[in-house]
Amino acid sequence: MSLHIDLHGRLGDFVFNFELSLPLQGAIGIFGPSGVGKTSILRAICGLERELDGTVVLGDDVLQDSNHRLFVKAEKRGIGMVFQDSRLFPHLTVRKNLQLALNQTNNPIFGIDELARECDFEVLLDQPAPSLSAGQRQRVAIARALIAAPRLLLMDEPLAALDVDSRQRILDFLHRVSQRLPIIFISHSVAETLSLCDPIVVMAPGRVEAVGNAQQVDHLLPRRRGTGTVVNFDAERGEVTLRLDEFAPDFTLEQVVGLVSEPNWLRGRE
Ligand SMILES: Nc1ncnc2c1ncn2[C@@H]1O[C@H](COP(=O)(O)OP(=O)(O)OP(=O)(O)O)[C@@H](O)[C@H]1O
Repeated sequence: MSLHIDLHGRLGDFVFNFELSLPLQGAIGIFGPSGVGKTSILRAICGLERELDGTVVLGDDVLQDSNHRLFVKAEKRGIGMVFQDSRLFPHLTVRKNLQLALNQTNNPIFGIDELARECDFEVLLDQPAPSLSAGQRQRVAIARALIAAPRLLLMDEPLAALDVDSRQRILDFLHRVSQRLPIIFISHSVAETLSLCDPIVVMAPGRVEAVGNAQQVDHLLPRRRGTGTVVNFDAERGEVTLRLDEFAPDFTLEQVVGLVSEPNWLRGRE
């Protein structure tokens, strides 16, 4: 199955001129700084964004063709979507949320118990949805998207609410899932994207900047390591001042960063 997208137009003041054609196989990453249009493109693929003009073709199915006033509704596209803050039906238990999604397909590829085991929420199956933490809700949302047996799964920062262990577990699971159905995956984490996705689509504002494997797009990905010099250390106030010798990542105020005093510790780690 292949995906062809040619979308242009504006969302507010933001201009899109987005063209992408690629075979859908395995997990495809979309990477780019905040605000370049990643979420909008996923929304357009699954039929939630009507403001952009052009064409979206999935396999043999034309999902959008603005010249012919064709726009297939989201629920008819057979595409699953997991957002960063996916919601569940609050009046239902986890199991009933999943059952509802299961009822929408004639050819399920996963069962409820299998997904609950893979995504590690078996003990939550009979809990009411509102009692779940953000990370638990996110794992159930991934299962819910899969249980409807989509032909393509779109994921927008799906692991953001998860702790490190669950993140690795779900990444391993998604890797196996991607061998059965294609996934398009957005993450701000270079490590997550590289570990799951090939190829990676790197976006510049409103357009594709490059498509390629990790090696081919490496020069466009943010640097994750560098060296610095401690220029001041005030133990009483708990303040360290660093001069970064090689590069300056986009630190934000109040961001918590880790410092490693033994560089060997970093080898092989993110
Ligand atoms: N419905 C809309 N109306 C007006 N502007 C919009 C609309 N949807 C998106 N935009 C604008 O389009 C641009 C791209 O937004 P989008 O959320 O797609 O980027 P993103 O790359 O996913 O960002 P982030 O990584 O922060 O989630 C932003 O400038 C945003 O304000």
